[in-house]
Amino acid sequence: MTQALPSPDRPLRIGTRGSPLALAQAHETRNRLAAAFDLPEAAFEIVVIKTTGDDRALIAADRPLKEIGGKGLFTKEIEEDLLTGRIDIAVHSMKDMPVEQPAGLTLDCYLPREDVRDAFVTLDGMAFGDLPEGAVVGTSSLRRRAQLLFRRPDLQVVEFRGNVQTRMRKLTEGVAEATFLACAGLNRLGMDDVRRTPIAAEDMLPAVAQGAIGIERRTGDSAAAALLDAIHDGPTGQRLAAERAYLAALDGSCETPIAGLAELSGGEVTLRGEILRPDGSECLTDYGRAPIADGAALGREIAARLLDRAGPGFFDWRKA
Ligand SMILES: NCc1[nH]cc(CCC(=O)O)c1CC(=O)O
Repeated sequence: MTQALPSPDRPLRIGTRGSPLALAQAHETRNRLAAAFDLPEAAFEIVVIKTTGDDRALIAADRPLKEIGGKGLFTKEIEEDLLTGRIDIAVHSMKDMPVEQPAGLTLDCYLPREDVRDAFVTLDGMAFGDLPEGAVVGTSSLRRRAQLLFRRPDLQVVEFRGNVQTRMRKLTEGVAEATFLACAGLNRLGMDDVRRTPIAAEDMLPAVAQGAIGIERRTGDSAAAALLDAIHDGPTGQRLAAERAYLAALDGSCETPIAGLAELSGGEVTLRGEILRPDGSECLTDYGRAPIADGAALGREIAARLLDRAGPGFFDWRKA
């Protein structure tokens, strides 16, 4: 590296949201950078940024997140601070990232992906199959809601918002009997006490990019680029290239029930995609494989096939 490394006098400022999960992800990023360059913790500064999505007054309301602002809700203010130089890099859950970044920003560094699966979470460790008829399940995810109703139309799904801790509290309060959380979040938070059953990806296909952390920087910042290059995980990048191209070709917003998962094997990338009607009355799946270098094209191809089968209005809410 030709540029000076960060130091306690000139720390690298790492921007993040303030939720426990976001902070855990920022700490993981800092620790990996510190280890890669043999730097002390004091060479990094974690800068907590409040986003629209963290506005309690907005989020406390019972409106679905998609009405408040959809994708970008948790990233806009952080990206502004990156562009103005208040922070040097920004750490994100890739699952919450829009498929395109604003002009001037680059997102091409990914940490090794965590467990991609969703977990079924209850207070007493019940299995999904034992959920009684008509049970109330809490989730704010359109994808999980539709996947759930497709398999179990008898269930009642209630809006369940907030960070992992808030959702666990709602279970304790009896607002719902069960919820779904990403294994990745529980693992990163070290919440080993939460009773969970991981659901195989074939049974509940995860959200695009679930379990992946991405790190964004200013496009022209070669010092940050060199730092991030040292902690980038290539295979995660290859999987996300396929998944995010698929998502972009379908719908960049999070207003639609979409699932997708890419995996690598034997020099190839495989991609499974699934789209559902919001009420869970229909579920379309597709699958393909391609050389790893053609992952993005594979993503677009699977999206096109699904859209073709779905026809117009597939994602519209049906009038009851
Ligand atoms: N939308 C919230 C969100 N964004 C990322 C994660 C979990 C961690 C991950 O998937 O990387 C979660 C919580 C959840 O879905 O349980």
